[in-house]
Amino acid sequence: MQDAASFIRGLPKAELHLHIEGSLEPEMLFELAAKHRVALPYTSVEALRDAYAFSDLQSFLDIYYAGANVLRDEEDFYALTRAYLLHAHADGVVHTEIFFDPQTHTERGIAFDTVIRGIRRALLEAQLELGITHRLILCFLRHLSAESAMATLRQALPYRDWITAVGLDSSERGHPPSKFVTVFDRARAEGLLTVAHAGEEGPPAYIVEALDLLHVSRIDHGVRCLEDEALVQRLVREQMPLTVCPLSNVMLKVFARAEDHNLRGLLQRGLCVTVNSDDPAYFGGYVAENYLAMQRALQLTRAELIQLARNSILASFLHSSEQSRHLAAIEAYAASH
Ligand SMILES: Nc1ncnc2[nH]cnc12
Ligand SMILES: [Zn+2]
Repeated sequence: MQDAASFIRGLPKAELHLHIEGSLEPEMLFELAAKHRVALPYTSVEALRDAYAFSDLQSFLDIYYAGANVLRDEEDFYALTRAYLLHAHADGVVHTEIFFDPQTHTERGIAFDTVIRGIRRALLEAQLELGITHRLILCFLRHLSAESAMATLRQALPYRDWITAVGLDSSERGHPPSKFVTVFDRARAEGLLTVAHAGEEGPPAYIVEALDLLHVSRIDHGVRCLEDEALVQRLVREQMPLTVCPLSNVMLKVFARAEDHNLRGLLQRGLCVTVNSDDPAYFGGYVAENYLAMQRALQLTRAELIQLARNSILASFLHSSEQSRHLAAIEAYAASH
């Protein structure tokens, strides 16, 4: 195989699990803190990066929400999204489906309109300049109440046409999908698709709830599904996509080392697995680095890398004609490299 890193970067792919707030690099965090005169408990970019040593999901979320506090005006959300899109483009991403967490911002007085306008401006610009297409997914914070999620959905409805799906993220344990049935029902009634983080730290039963109660089109993470054989068979039968985030799983101690990740096991069971970056500024790499980390740790073959890219297109919310075009590009790339 050609050098794995350049093969992976050139492989056309979609990214389906990316929290835009998780792409806030320490350099931009410091810049925005200075712009808005926000005091930081770190003296330098290096000291901040050194704090990115997590013991579990919650220890990460505490730092992630604190970091998002520097995002204040539309220009900040635009700059954040634009920087992510430039990284994604360099990594061979042709289509991206981005999560945003409005409650992280509205809870501290930032208008929903400010957040979504900044993100959308960068997305539209990247479509024109870089040819990257997008979908936007509004995530509810599951540690907050179901009423707060419903209020957020109401705030989003005037922007209905800019949003493709709703999702569920933040602290998983103790906040099962069943807590959000009413708001997800309402979102589906509005024509929105649904996804949910499940089986990252939480048990396989949360994956089952996400399927049965929230009627999701994809499971975000889902790596704990292997603990429930009947669930695996169902996920295979339904070809329910899993948006797996390998570097995130290692950084948050879901797996002790990259070598222990179950990605190959998931693929070998015939699951529709995709590889994504989750929160690249915090976990040490954008999407190509996630592919590369798994290729190195598990000796993924060229055929497996190509399958992951194909899955990313098939699992996307793109129309089938656009999927076919990208799948053909992947086959052409595979044939010529
Ligand atoms: N990996 C993750 N799990 C749950 N919520 C998140 N929010 C940002 N990243 C997350
Ligand atoms: Zn996530």
